[in-house]
Amino acid sequence: MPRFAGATIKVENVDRIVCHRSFKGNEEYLIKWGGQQAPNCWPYSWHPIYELAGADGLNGSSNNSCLKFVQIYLNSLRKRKRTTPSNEESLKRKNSEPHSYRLSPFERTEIENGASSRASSLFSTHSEESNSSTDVSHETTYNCKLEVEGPYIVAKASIVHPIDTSDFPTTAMLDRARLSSMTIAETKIRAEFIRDLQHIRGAKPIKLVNTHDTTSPPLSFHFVDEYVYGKGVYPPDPDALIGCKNCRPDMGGHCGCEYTKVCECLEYAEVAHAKLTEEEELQWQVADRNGESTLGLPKRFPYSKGTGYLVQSYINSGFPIYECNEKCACGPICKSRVVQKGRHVGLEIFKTRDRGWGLRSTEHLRYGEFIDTYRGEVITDEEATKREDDGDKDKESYLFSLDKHHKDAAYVVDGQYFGGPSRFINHSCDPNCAIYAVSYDKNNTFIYDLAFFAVREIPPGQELTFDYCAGTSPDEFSSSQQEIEVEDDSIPCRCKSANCRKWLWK
Ligand SMILES: C[S@@+](CC[C@H](N)C(=O)[O-])C[C@H]1O[C@@H](n2cnc3c(N)ncnc32)[C@H](O)[C@@H]1O
Repeated sequence: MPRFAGATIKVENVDRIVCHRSFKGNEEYLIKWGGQQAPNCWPYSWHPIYELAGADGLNGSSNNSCLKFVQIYLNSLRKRKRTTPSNEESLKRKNSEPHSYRLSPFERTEIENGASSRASSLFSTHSEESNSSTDVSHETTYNCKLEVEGPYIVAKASIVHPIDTSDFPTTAMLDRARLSSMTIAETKIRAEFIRDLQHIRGAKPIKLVNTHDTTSPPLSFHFVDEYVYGKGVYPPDPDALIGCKNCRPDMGGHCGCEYTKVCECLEYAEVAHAKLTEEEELQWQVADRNGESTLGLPKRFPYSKGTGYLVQSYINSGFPIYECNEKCACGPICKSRVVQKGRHVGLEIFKTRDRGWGLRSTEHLRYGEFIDTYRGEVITDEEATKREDDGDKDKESYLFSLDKHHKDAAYVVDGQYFGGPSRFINHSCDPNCAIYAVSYDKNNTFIYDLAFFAVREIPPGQELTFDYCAGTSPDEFSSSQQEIEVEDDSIPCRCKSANCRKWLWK
């Protein structure tokens, strides 16, 4: 079976991009095909960038464009260091004197037969690109051009001779790639990321800003508004939802729930200890010890009436927030509904100097103001451990445990491949935001929202940060770098705050 029909490349057939070059005014990318190989199909072929992105970007929706492969390749090209002496050597030679390249028997035959200039040849002499100032004179480069045959693009087996591609891309190919433009690809990658970003729900747009370089956040990541439930995870059952019945929309000057002793949604909410009688305090202590209901005791509403900002007691205690839900009798204007109404602040994903991408707000945020939720795939603890073990130790971590109510076997939210803008929030040991558990179903202790709130006044443009290890007791962290037991996956913290603990993870 040919791998692709017409000029549309099927993303599932692509294994990876191995190299690129400027060719006849185009940016071309060398695809290594994956999947089952047909006998007449060559495993590598060069393609102009528009074939990979889809013509005019129309085909380039996040799910079917091959740009994510191009992005991975370009990132690896940036990272690849020319450290070996032979690499350095070949680089110097290329720039200073004609480079003599050892031809394989097949290349020699092709050149002797004059076949190298045919469009369908696998190799062409570099003179095809003679108008480029980045030429590597006399170098023979790989140029597998496939032919169109009816609706298919195929390699002619008769002219394809096996060559050793085990060391692809060769040093010469990479040296040439480094000197070739990647501007069109980078522009298309950025456009594709922004296209995906525009689908995200929220009252104000989210922008992408990069004043450091030409890279974009990974296209392997997709924006989602809701959790994506993984294998083995029980999604919340809407039929199991219970609302408050004793509250009314016109209570409390039309703010829905008013009486904390009767609102069933506040059954497990933070108790207002100052308002407890001695007897109630004892009642609470027993209930708290046994994990029993505290219905009837005075609680605290999580949000201020009018502003909707998280109140100080919740900010300080980190107590779970219980919001009303669609089954509640209080109606949509109820003051116990903030996070469920979604993001209302404008945000900017921006490139930091030394911590990858970060997030900041385009407007002033008030103390206690809701920013956004953390979204991603909800996976089992087992799956999260597997992903951690499989991953590169230096790679970013986007795992967030839903362990507010269960220390063991809690679900985990993974924001690596799916998530919202808040997955770009970096850590600081002196943060301006904090994350809180927000539940709409008081009886479901496994799945709840993770919501970011400002815990300071935050001027527009200041990077948003939170403490990745909030809740870790100070004894577990040593303030002195020497005393810390550095583990394999320890990442140095670059928050630069005066009280920096030096390491990201314990
Ligand atoms: C949830 S991601 C944050 C977004 C990330 N910067 C990106 O570009 O996608 C967490 C990762 O960001 C990096 N990071 C966040 N805060 C950092 C800090 N204070 N110092 C060093 N690296 C940090 C680490 O690589 C960490 O694993």
